[in-house]
Amino acid sequence: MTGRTAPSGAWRPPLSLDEYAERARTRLDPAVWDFIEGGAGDERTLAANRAAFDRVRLRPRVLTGAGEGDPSTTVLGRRWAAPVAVAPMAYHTLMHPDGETATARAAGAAGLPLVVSTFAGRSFAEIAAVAGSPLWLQVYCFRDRATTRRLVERAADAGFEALVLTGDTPRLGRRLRDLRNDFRLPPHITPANLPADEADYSSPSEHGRTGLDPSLDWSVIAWLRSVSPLPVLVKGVMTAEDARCAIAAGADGIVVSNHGGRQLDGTAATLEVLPRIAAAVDGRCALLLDGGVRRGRDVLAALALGADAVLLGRPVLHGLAVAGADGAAGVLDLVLDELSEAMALTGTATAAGADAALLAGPEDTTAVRHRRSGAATTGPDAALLAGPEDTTAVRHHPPGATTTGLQAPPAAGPEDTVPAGHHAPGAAPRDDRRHPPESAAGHDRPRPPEPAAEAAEAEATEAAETTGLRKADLHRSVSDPVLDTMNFLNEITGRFPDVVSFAPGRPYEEFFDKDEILDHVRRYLDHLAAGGASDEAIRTALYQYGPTAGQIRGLISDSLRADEGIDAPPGAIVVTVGAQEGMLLALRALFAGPGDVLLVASPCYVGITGAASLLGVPVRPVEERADGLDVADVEAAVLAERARGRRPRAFYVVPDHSNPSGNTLSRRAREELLELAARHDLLILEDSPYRLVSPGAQLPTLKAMDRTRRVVHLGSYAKSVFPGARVGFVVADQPVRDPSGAESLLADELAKIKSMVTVNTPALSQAAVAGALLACGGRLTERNAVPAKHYGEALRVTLEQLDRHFPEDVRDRLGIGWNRPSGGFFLTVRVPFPADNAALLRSAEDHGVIWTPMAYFYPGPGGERSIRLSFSYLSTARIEDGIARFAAFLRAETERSGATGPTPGRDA
Ligand SMILES: Cc1cc2nc3c(=O)[nH]c(=O)nc-3n(C[C@H](O)[C@H](O)[C@H](O)COP(=O)(O)O)c2cc1C
Repeated sequence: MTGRTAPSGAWRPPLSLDEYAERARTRLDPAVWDFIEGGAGDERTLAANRAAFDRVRLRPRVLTGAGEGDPSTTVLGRRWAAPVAVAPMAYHTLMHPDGETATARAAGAAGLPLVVSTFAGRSFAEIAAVAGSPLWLQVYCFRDRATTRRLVERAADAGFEALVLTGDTPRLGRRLRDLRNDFRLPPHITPANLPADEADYSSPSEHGRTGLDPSLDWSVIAWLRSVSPLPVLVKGVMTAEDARCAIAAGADGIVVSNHGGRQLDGTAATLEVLPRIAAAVDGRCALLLDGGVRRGRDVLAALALGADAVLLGRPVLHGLAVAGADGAAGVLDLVLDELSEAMALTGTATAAGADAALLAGPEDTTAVRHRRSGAATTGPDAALLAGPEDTTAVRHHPPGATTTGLQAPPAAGPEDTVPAGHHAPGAAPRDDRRHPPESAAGHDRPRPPEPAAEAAEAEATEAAETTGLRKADLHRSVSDPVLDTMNFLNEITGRFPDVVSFAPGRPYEEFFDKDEILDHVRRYLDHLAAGGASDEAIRTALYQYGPTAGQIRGLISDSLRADEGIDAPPGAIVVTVGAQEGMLLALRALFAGPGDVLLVASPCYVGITGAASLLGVPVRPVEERADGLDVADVEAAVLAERARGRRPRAFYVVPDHSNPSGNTLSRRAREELLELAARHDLLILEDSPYRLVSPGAQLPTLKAMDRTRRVVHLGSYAKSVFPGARVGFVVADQPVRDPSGAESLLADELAKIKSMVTVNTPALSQAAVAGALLACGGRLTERNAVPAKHYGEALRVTLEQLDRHFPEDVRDRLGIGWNRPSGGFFLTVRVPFPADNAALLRSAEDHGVIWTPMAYFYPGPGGERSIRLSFSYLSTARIEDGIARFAAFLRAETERSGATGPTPGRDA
């Protein structure tokens, strides 16, 4: 969970969700407040939802040895950080201009899914571009099915993972507050994923009346399956009968919901009907609940009564209204903290372990406790809930104990390999063993179509031939938004090949000579021969598997001493496939337990956050300030993580000309950082690939200043020799002691891991790099004097052109600014509008220039109004042309967004 960064400025997060609500109320237009807050009719159901949670009494348990508790859970085959997701709610843009993109960032930072409403104010692509956790689409089915189909397809294209069909809204409930206020949406608030000119959306109730299909029946699930391969959940189920119908119709999940009291007033609270529905579902599909969840302990109560997870509604909107993405993140963090607290104090070790034994009942005040399980018979609400169904045994389904994933029935058969989307319209649900024929009996709604055995068999045969994999079943790192955002950038580059691109962080190609590689390899072979190696030994060195830790460590060690003042013996070095492998090895070795957390300077190079994501290492960003990193912020993050019971294990930083910001740590800050590392038993992962290709004298590396072996230095020859070699290295001279007292170096341990990753770095690549090192006597600074001058010149021209197009008074008026790095490949431009994918597309289409949204580099929220410009790959003539185009784009976009003047907040 990475969204816990305290926002800059004096903003103090509220201590409860009710406080968030109160702050939101004072910020919002009263009619907008009424729109989100209100319910239907007399708002009795609205009140009942909360009251039901208020009546729950939990049973504290002592000395259970349960520890902190692990709230994570699996729903539809995906791991969630906790059994909480964000409920679908229309128009987050009413709360904050960033709308659903802010919510997606917050949800991603917390590791929780977001259900995006049909009436989202931001496009699916924009939301997906920033999301860090699963996205689901809430579907309203329109009279015009083509519109609904397009909506679903667009969401699937954007990588959404499930559909949540809202079934309780054949029309909108009578919301008296909106009627009194004659509530209309402001003109700029529109549904970004629906056709703009085909309907008037300004009155939600009016549009609901004319647009929504009032005559849906259960066959709509088969229809959804026919247009999309995504799993389908049904939202709005409030009775056991409807739960059975949903299962019979093939639903993969059910959301017990009364729409937050906004539809039929006078229905029961969702928590009240949950046990009966849980008994009817009996683990056959995922079971979620929303309505009135306002505290972490409410989540636990819902789990105890049979839910697998809950959706959180209005509080997320409150957070957005209070502080955008930070506010929404604050709300989610608060709920998760409260949930952890409730788990710890009730002795609940895992979310799956939450069951009815958590609930205090009459037996807690009398001498005898008759039943330990059976939610409807132990909770205080049991009497309230008594109905005909209670005369049959109500079997409590402990969440997670059976199948919450849709593809994990106990006995898998061939039909289970059929991707959900392969159903023909009206065909049978995938697994009819989950839908016994009697389960749909006794209700007066249209029955779902009967299973068509032959069709299912034919599909199973087809599936056996072409087995598809579901992304939802793969590790979550493959859905990391970083990968998708980079794809977006590549896609744009492909679509607009003639643009001037300030996007790639690549070296300038004019410095590469294709024949030089051969000279390098030859030189290395000669070097081996001169050192006494026989022809056979040289042949083996080049053609065979090589030593895992690398065969050019001696040369690297000499070069580091000559060039960088780093005194590392060859044995403390591991040669890696790029610095990227170094990161992976270092993280794998150092991060041993779930409480270990990696701090990163943020914005942050995506290679490290990507590696952390692969390995499941939690990341805590430490925000850089406008002028770079403040070591006091690192210390604050260390202390905050400690206070949460986590161990800050290492801090990743690019101290010189950072990618992406371009900032450099001062000598003083380097000293402070090393002192801090010693004080807090923290390791520093130093990554500094740009210093040897930057003009002028460089500050010493952290490793060169490291007297207490706190620094693990990640080296790369990508910029100083050439990236195609993919050669990097790690200096890891930390002693490691085993229980017998034997000592090794961290480098030895990294080499062990490497033996299971890449075995050894290709000998040919090592030879090419070694030859380059030999050619310059290990002094890469000398070898790179010309490139460093070029990059310095490219930086100077970029800054000069920015200054020319935006003299100081103009940039102040427009609210545009940039930093002035002393080297490296990048600089940061601050802009007064959202620099997102949509803006990037306009920049490419209308102005022929592309760049990288800085938000890509923020592990949590942030960077929405910043751009990374990379100047390394371009000639100075292209830079001049490109900055002219970029300036035209900045002016047009500033005008378009109506923004002038400095933007408040973290990017200002
Ligand atoms: C302002 C607002 C807009 C909503 N929009 C939708 C929607 O578009 N689709 C939907 O299925 N539910 C919608 N809901 C209902 C929520 O998904 C959810 O059922 C409800 O808010 C949960 O109750 P809670 O707010 O008490 O947590 C909306 C709720 C609110 C407050």
